[in-house]
Amino acid sequence: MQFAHITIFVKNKEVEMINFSKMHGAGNDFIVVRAEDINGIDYCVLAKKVCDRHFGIGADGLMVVEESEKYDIKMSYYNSDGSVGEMCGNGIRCFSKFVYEKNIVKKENILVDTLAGVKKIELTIDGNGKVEKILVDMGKPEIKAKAVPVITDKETFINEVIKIEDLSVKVSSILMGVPHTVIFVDEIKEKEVYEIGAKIEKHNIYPQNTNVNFVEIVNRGFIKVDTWERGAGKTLACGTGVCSSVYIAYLLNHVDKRVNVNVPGGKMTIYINNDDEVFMEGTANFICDGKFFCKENY
Ligand SMILES: N[C@H](CCC[C@H](N)C(=O)O)C(=O)O
Repeated sequence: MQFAHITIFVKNKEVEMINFSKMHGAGNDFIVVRAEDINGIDYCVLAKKVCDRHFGIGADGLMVVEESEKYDIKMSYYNSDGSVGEMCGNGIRCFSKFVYEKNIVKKENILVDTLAGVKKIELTIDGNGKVEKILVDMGKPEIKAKAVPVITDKETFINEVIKIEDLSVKVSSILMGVPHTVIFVDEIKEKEVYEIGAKIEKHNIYPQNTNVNFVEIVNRGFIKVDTWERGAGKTLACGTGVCSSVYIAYLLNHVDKRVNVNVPGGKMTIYINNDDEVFMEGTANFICDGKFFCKENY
């Protein structure tokens, strides 16, 4: 696959290269750039190019740091296939660490605007002034089928059976900023995450597609999750997916209100408060800073 030149102009000056940071949250990896460095370019096109793991930098998604009139800052998120993700749980932890440590928003409590609404972030800073962990108020998920959205005549889509070729799969779908479908299994099998995940992602009952989470309940305070992501495929973690998995497991009385979650790339802790709001606590890591050469021909 050959990519043509990517030409970027900022204030009529052609951009030779873009500064970026590579980060990850539980192994879900991202490229972070600042809008002021790339104003005017089609972010979906840029995401596809820079996220490519052979012809680009390589990542599950691209995050763009943008000004916000109403809140501290705005996060725009794009999956590696170039599609827009209204929210990204692992991404917003990395984003918050980025804006704090790069002195863009030097506050321990940050309001981040996203296409899925504003998110409240609480940073824990270590003795070296670095962000040690991040608590995200993910808000209250929407369980009405029409909000996810799911094409069905049912009010909600919890514990419903769908057909995948000759397979019948019991699923539950909610909106956690982005559409999520959860499948409870006795044991997570990576082959099923790839094969069944890919088919459910684009199942015709999901007009905006869906992320697909495979969940193993270990006990009422500990689960394992493996996710096939909408617009990115199999990832090592999915923050909104982990929150969706815990919330549905709680709805079905499989877990309590505080759950530790292991994912292939790391771990998170999820809390549900008395108002059904979901909180996600986890870490975020810088991998490297770099310069993306725009004019190189891939
Ligand atoms: N693929 C998702 C967005 C990224 C979600 C995931 N990376 C997370 O940590 O929540 C979607 O388009 O619905």
